[in-house]
Amino acid sequence: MTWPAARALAASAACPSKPSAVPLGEALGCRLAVPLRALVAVPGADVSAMDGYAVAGAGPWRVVGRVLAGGAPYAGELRAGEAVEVATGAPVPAGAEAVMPYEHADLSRSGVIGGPVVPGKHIRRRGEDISEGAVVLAAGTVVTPVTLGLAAALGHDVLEVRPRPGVAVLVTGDEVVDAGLPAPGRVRDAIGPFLPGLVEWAGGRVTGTVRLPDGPAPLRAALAGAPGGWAEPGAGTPGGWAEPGAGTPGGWAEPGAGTPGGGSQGGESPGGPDVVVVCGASSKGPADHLRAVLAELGADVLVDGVAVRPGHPQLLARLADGRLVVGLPGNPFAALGAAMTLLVPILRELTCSPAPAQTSALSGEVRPHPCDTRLVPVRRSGRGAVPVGHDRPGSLWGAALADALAVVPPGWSGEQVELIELP
Ligand SMILES: Nc1nc2c(c(=O)[nH]1)N[C@H]1C(S)=C(S)[C@@H](COP(=O)(O)OP(=O)(O)OC[C@H]3O[C@@H](n4cnc5c(N)ncnc54)[C@H](O)[C@@H]3O)O[C@H]1N2
Ligand code: MOO
Repeated sequence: MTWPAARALAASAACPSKPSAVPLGEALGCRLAVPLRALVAVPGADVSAMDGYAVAGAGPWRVVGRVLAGGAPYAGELRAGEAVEVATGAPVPAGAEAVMPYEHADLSRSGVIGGPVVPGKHIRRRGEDISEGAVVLAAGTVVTPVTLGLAAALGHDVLEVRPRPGVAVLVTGDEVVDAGLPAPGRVRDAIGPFLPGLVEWAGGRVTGTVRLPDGPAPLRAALAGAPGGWAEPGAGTPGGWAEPGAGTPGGWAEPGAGTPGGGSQGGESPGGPDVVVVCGASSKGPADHLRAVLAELGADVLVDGVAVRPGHPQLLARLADGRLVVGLPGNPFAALGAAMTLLVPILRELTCSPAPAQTSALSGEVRPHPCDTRLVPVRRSGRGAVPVGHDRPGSLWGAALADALAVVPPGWSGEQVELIELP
């Protein structure tokens, strides 16, 4: 399959998740499913912007009362020549024409003040910042910490959001270790560490990362597991394969220590992961069982290899229960390219947040492939996107230096290329 076709197919394989109402505290990182409206005006009443005196008419003014924020408002209407002491945020009495800050007030004799006032000054009128019913953020906006504050100010207790898709990660390979200096013949897992941030950036959440030994049985068990957790092969004990780090070095831990399916929290898809990412086991070696296991499970294989360098053994399938399986090649840069091709478009589609298309001139040497698309790590600059090098499939060095991947079509010659933004 061509690279553009694979990317488009990945997006079309996902259906946007259903909106759900979640408490504010759980909406962070989700996308708004509907526009955010002001349920109340801000400010909600005519209030003072300063600690001082609300006055009516010309001075001097007789001080006839005091209103603190949160206290009872002044009962009557302020008449010319009267003043009420007000705190910042407290409602000003009806009839007040301005607020004079304490530091401008001249308290000449007991209970009477003088001083300069500018009509309307230091009174925040009801709805002056935001009128009731106003749309302040569009549907699709990412809920940031500031969004939560704004939503609260506007009277919201829950937000209608697209739940963040859950992604379970399975890292395969007997040679892969999670910590320390890899011994000869071992490699540090370089894919598991980048996936949570990448997934988060694309609108999802990694519900668990699990190390699997090579062999069809653990992979089969992990993929066949109930959406909320994985079954131990044979033993039937609920639980799961352990989180990286929980097990014996270089090996895999006993079931029970981890639950990669995770429980769903607010703002996340209920009922377990929507997507399972398998790292490694995608190729044709004796330890590469992904395709055979998917066939045994009756999965519908949607993408079986892509004409792209690096990352050609990547794979996309749908399990019988609807979960999508993304197979990333074991070489880490190939895995990143494949994740940008298949996983990111799926997550963006699930959260209704398509990436804006970008093109750029390419400034520097690239060797287009005769038949395959190339993904080339680049840095943007004033003279176009500059390839940063260090882009062998087994190394993330170039991608770590880059801010985008340039998409170089087969046989390309020209100037402009598409850029895929990296997190
Ligand atoms: N006969 C063929 N052999 C290979 C082909 C092919 O088409 N025909 N494709 C090559 C390409 S390209 C890639 S990429 C790899 C993909 O292999 P797998 O997905 O099966 O992955 P492994 O064989 O397990 O590992 C490949 C390589 O990557 C290292 N690795 C694995 N997992 C990790 C990890 N989490 N972090 C860091 N490095 C990892 C592993 O040690 C191997 O060196 O297949 C080629 N072979
Ligand atoms: O996926 Mo491989 O090069 O394409 O490393």
